[in-house]
Amino acid sequence: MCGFIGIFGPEGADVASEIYEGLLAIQHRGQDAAGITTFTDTFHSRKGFGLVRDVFDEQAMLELRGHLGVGHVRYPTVGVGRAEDAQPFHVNFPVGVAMAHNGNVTNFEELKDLHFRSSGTRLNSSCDVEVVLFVFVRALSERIRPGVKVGPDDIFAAVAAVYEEVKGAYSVVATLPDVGMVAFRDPYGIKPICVGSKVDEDGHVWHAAVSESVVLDVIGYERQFDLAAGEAYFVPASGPPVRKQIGNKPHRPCIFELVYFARPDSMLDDISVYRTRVRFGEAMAAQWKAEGAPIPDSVIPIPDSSRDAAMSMAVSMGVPYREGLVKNRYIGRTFIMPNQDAREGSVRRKLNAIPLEFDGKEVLLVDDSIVRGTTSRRIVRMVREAGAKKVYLATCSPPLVSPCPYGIDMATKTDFIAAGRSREEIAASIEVDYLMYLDREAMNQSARAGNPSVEKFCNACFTGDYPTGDITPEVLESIAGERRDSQQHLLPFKSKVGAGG
Ligand SMILES: O=P(O)(O)OC[C@H]1O[C@H](OP(=O)(O)OP(=O)(O)O)[C@H](O)[C@@H]1O
Ligand SMILES: NC(=O)CC[C@H](N)C(=O)O
Ligand SMILES: [Mg+2]
Repeated sequence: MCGFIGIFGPEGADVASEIYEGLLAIQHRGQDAAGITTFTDTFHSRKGFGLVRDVFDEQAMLELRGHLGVGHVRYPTVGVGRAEDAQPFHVNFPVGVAMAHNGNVTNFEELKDLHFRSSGTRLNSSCDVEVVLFVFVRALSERIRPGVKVGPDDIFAAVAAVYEEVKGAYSVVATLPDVGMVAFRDPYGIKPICVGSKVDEDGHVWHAAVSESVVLDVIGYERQFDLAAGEAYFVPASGPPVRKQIGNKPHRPCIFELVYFARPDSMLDDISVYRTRVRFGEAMAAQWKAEGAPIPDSVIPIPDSSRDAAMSMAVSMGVPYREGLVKNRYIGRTFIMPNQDAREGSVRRKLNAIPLEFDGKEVLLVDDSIVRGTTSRRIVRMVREAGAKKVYLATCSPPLVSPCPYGIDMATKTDFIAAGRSREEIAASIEVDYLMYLDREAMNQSARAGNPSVEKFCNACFTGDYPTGDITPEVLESIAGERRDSQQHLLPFKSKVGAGG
């Protein structure tokens, strides 16, 4: 679940500072690496390992000149979190293209064989966006005619070639000097992408394509719309933007964006993330009552992502809401860290209990999800040590049991605490006195209430039902094998990432 930003501004403008501000707003989507690529008469690129604030210094920002650019924050789902795998990537032939994406190419190995290993063409990294870029550029090069400007039809043909060849989930933005900017969403619309624009005091229009609408708020653009599944959007160097529906698959946006990934102040497919989480809380309260679960003294969120749901669950139950766990604001998200050692260390440093809120009390902790159980196990122990008499736990999502091949780094079944365990066994494993998972239909209803035109969400991590229809056990095994190899590769970096945000 990386995050990206593409901006196409008027000639003479510089877009890098807006991209930088925007990347800070979506740092929660990727903490491993960051990059910005702009263009004047040549490409200018800065990419590195770490947080946005670590990768770009004043000098780098001065060098990132140009009125079109792409930025990215990375949470690796393929390869490793090293600088050379960081996005964006750019090429200079047949026209310059700088590209970044969010997602995961599920036939990456096959495309590597087809386009690289067998032909002698070389990849620069182990990042899957390179094959998307290759397929796009190869299709574009077939349409280039001397003296004829590249236009929307050429761009849309190149996007169609990507849809034809590249499988998986991917939202993409690319800037092409002298040509424009293109953004496109994967055939099933699993990954989010929205576009916006602003008019400056000189009347010039600036265009942006971003992973989450919060970026548009932060950099002062108006949110226009989310791309549909299989839709491409082209901003030409001059003239109005053009939209084109290319794919015809059903729209299946990722529900885990609403549960965990996105910021609450974002809108995804016209659905407010915040309101959805509030509805999760209401549904959880209703289910808690229906199950006849014990009435706690207080409801306490496990910060950060569960706060909105915990608050509305407490209100709906008529039970006091309390903040009993304090988050160290300098430690980033735990789940998107690249290995288990880093995650364990981070939970320890990240959250601390206020004994006053636990001593002698029956508390209901709320989290958005339990994936590996790293967080809940640790927190439950902590609140017991702080004196809690009984500890209950409710989550905004059902048990996660199936690998996600689409861009969340949970590639093997063994990643999940819930795989092959009953609810009672999971409760015993994380040592809670009562455990409730929000019912899957209630979770989907809470999300759909924000936009009934979204018929269905991708629920693959809860069901193993993969909307793209091509995720065989062999595909899953190939992705899992790649992740195992990459984790081995990461070992020398362990202490560094463990200490990081
Ligand atoms: O069961 P686990 O494998 O621990 O994963 C689930 C936990 O990880 C996430 O928190 P994270 O710390 O990443 O981010 P947050 O601060 O936004 O809640 C999520 O919100 C859960 O708390
Ligand atoms: N989480 C993501 O969207 C990852 C994007 C891409 N697969 C990478 O590893 O860089
Ligand atoms: Mg959390």
